[in-house]
Amino acid sequence: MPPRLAKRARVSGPEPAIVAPDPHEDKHVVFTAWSKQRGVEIKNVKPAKIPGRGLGLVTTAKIKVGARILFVPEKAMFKPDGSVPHASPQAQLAASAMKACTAADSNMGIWKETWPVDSDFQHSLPMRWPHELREHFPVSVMQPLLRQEEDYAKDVGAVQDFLAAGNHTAEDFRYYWSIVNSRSFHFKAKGKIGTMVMCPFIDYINHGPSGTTCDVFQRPNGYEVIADRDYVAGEEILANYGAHNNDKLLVHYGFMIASVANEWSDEEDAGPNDTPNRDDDIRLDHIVLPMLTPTVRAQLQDVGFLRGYALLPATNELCFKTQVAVRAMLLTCNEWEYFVENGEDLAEDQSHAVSHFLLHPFHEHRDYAARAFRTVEDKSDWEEYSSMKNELEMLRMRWLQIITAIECYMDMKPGSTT
Ligand SMILES: C[S@@+](CC[C@H](N)C(=O)[O-])C[C@H]1O[C@@H](n2cnc3c(N)ncnc32)[C@H](O)[C@@H]1O
Repeated sequence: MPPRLAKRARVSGPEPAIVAPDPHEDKHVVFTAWSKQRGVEIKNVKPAKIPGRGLGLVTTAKIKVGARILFVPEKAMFKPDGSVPHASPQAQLAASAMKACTAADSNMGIWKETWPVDSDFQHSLPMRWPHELREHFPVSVMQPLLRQEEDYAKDVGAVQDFLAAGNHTAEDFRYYWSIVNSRSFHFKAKGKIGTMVMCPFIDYINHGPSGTTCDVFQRPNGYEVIADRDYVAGEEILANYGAHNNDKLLVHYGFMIASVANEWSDEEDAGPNDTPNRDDDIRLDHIVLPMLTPTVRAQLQDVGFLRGYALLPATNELCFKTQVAVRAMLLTCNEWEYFVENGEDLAEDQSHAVSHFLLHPFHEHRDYAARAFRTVEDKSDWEEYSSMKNELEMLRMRWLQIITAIECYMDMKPGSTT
């Protein structure tokens, strides 16, 4: 759901009259009616509680592959209102949503009622977790987290005057910023500049790994969700938020999916999301970079292969960049250039030499991860950490995924002594 600069304000089209919700009616039923009134087409799905995922959308009848399940026309979308034109697209949308949700003459509150509350973010998003837990974070989680915090600091700085003028606190803004972070879409109408928007009802859909989800299309006049396969009544429909690894899913969205490697080793530890994340990877920069000489670093920098190294649990292989980087340490220039250009070795296959080069640091990292895993697991039993159960479980799960991926890789390699 990548952001783009919004030109100006408002939900397009006439606003439906403000609905006075019946206090006894379920908020999701009220919101469903409100969405339809704004022009959202909803066919054979309804919101429901999904264990471990908050709310999601489930089918209420059989659905055939290729059938349209949802359509959100442009006029139903919520767009930035132009209040903070110089802020980032995310800050613009967050500030506008905050303004609309707190305005007396708006019916956005009906939508807001269906969103998570601030305390949900407090326990799910690492940026909200107690700082004392950070010493137990894998580097691969810390890095996107620091980047996210930089973005947030810039955004909150950019809306200072707007917050003061509307008597809003930075905490209010942070809530809407988190909502937008996990529930917004990019939309570009024909001939218009693209913008970051919120789409009612589609934002109930949970994420599924590539290959397990409905097809979501941005059309010139709206967003459409199409069934990727036949469904029977009562199944959850999912969408793919992007080919994200579990570090990114955790930092950005506050959840993780089983890693493929975990499935191989211990199904009980697969976690609540049972379809493995084939997009997961285990970041290796902190292992590989220190092994490269300055000359090799410069050489890799020139061809755009410095950084971004990873182990891929889905195939139990090193990514191409890692293979290139390690070969730069092992081969002559000619041999290395041949591999970079052709994706195979000039003469003898060097895969074993590459694995051998990494075995010692992989052992060390596996041991480090095992210690971190045990520390996190121990803390789960301590009284003083009783309010951080979810946080510790997420960390425990990620460390386990890292350990398992490395062990699976090393088990396959000759000369490994695990
Ligand atoms: C677009 S919202 C989806 C609706 C959301 N579940 C709710 O209760 O409102 C995205 C958020 O849903 C949750 N989520 C989405 N996919 C998930 C999954 N596969 N497992 C666990 N949580 C998920 C995360 O909290 C994420 O930030």
